[in-house]
Amino acid sequence: LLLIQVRVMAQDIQVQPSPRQVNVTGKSMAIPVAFRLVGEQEANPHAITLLKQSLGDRLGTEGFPLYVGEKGGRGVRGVKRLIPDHPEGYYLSITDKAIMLAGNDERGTYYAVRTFMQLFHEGHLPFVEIQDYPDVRFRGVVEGFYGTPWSHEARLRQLRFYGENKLNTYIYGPKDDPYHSSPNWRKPYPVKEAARLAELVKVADENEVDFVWAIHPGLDIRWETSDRDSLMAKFEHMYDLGVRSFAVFFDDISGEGAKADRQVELLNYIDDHFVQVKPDVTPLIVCPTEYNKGWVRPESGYLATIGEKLNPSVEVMWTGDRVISEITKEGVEWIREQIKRPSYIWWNFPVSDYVRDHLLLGEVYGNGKDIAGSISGFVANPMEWAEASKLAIYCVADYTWNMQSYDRFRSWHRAIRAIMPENVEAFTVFARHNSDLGENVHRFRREESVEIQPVAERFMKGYREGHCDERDFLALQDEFERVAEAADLLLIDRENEALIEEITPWLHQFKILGDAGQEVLAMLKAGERGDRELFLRKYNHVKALRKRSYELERQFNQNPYQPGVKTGTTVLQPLVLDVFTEATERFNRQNGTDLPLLADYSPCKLTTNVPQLESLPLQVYPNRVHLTPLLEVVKWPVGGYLQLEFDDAYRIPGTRLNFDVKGDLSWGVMEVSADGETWQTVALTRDTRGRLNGKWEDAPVKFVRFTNTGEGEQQVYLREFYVVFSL
Ligand SMILES: CNC(=O)C[C@@H]1[C@H](O)[C@H](O)[C@@H](CO)N1CCCc1ccc(F)cc1
Repeated sequence: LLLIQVRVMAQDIQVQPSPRQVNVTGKSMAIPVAFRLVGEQEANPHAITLLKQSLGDRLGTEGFPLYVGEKGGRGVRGVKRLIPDHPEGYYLSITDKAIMLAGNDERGTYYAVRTFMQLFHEGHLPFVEIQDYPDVRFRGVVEGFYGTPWSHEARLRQLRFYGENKLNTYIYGPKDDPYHSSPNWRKPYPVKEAARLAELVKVADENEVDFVWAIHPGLDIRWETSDRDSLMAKFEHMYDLGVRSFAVFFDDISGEGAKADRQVELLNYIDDHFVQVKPDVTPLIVCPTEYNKGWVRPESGYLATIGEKLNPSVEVMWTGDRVISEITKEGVEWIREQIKRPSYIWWNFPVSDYVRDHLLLGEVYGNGKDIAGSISGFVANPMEWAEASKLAIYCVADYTWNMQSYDRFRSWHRAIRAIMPENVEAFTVFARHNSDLGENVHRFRREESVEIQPVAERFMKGYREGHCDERDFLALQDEFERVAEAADLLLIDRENEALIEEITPWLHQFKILGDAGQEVLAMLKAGERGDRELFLRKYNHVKALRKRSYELERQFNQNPYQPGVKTGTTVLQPLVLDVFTEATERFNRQNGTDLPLLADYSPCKLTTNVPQLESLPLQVYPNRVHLTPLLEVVKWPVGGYLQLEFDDAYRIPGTRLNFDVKGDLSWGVMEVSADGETWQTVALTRDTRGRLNGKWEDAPVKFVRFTNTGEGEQQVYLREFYVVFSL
């Protein structure tokens, strides 16, 4: 056995997540050509399988001794007191005499093997002793978002990713799965879906991940034994599919289903008659209706009821001080008091179902490093883009395993290397500028474009004051070049096709941004040099890029909430617009021209002969245009019309108006036209709230108008008027 004395330092030990205690002797050895495996019969079979996969035919009955097993097993008898006495803890040692992979429990052995697999470096094994265990008991992901649930293939890839990164929990709870929530939570899964779930459970087991199946009955549950029996029957059905971990979600509901004492009665029943009687079911998890501090109504006594009456063995989830929030020590200690147990954190990041046009690829930061003592679990609610969510999930794995050593940048950078090993630089540039959410209902924001932001700010300030700092100019130009390069490199990347498929719309948008940034800087330079011809060329190119960006927004990622494709919204996009506006205004002043600014571009224009509507601003989204509501009464004369003219011909899948008038609107008519000459009437139907809805799905049109064709002037309130348009 050739002992190569290659010096190995502690930091060379690249193990993910970072282990708690690592001792290196500085020496190493060549990887033995053969290993003699001791303990195969008793050790966790999933750990053995993994070992065989990684050592392949080196594993046999002859060769370098490799002991593997749980505390108490024959193979690891000698190191019993070295194994950390914590769930999932393990002891690993590599010496010139033997290799020891000893778990405090079955999962610990599995994790010892996972760590061992990461120690193979360029053909040699470091002599090392590791004692390791996780800070947080339950670590992983809750697929709990609104929107398109992950695909079966995406879930399989996720489970393997969790196995690699020592995450042990996947909670299945997609809000839009009708068998998880209403109306079919009472029904068993159809055969095909059931078979898929059974496969997920199997792959989860192989990766030492608890597959938790969650039910969301609160929207229509009746507090009678029939519904209780339905729920128990559904859990039995899932148990038969192999599920051994269960959750009940009571979030985002109101009315009957939200009553704490009823919920507690049901949960205790499930705990007493299902979880505690079956030999191999993990603790029940509940997501409470009051699941964040912002929604707690002390007078309701909801949390007090949970704290006092819910069986102590039931885990209670919590999203923090608000729906979307950073998890602080103060916050988890507060909730621990209320529910009389550690909380099981449901972290609403990188979920983006309230900012669906954004990707959240930034660092995981803001959560306390001192919260482990007050929580029992920490699961992240991800984006509907499974592969793209892996960036944040990888960092959560790091953070929850070993909080004290967690480093937000190092972890994020290693996540990128793990997910896109052949395009680390390009994906770093892309992720750097796709991390903030923009304005949103939860007012939750993330850092974005951190490195270039001060350069952009300083440059723009200087430019406005009349000087253009050359160094900053070049730095900005370089960044926009990197943006364009990154987009093209990633668009042709084949190492993770599922990821590229998810982010392709954003990559196209990113390319346009990179080009527009370079061109708008060139335009600025042309303006400074008084080169009119070049200025106009660049001006037209930027306008064209802007239009392409709009068209991209209308073509991809269409959804009823935040359709479209946003990228670089916090620093780079505003910079392009600011430079364009300033340079164009300067050009217009110097040349007496009136070149329109970018902001003027809009796919929709309003014309009207109703005086009060003349200057009404339009809220234009990628595929929806809203009239700004008016609070005062609008006097709508006979023949008065309001017309929207689009820049292209579109179908109108939906239009809605609400004038808040009691009677019917027989005096008004809605019409569409392709050419502004011939018009067709759109039938409007009144809904339960008195709103008039219509749609036009025949030949695409460019005009939509509403006219008072009645006998007299009408008085209305313009509560709501919008038109959804799509190519
Ligand atoms: C722990 N459970 C949740 O977090 C429930 C939901 C979903 O999981 C969703 O993914 C997440 C973030 O958008 N939560 C938002 C809640 C929205 C909401 C906002 C205002 C409301 F009035 C109602 C619901």
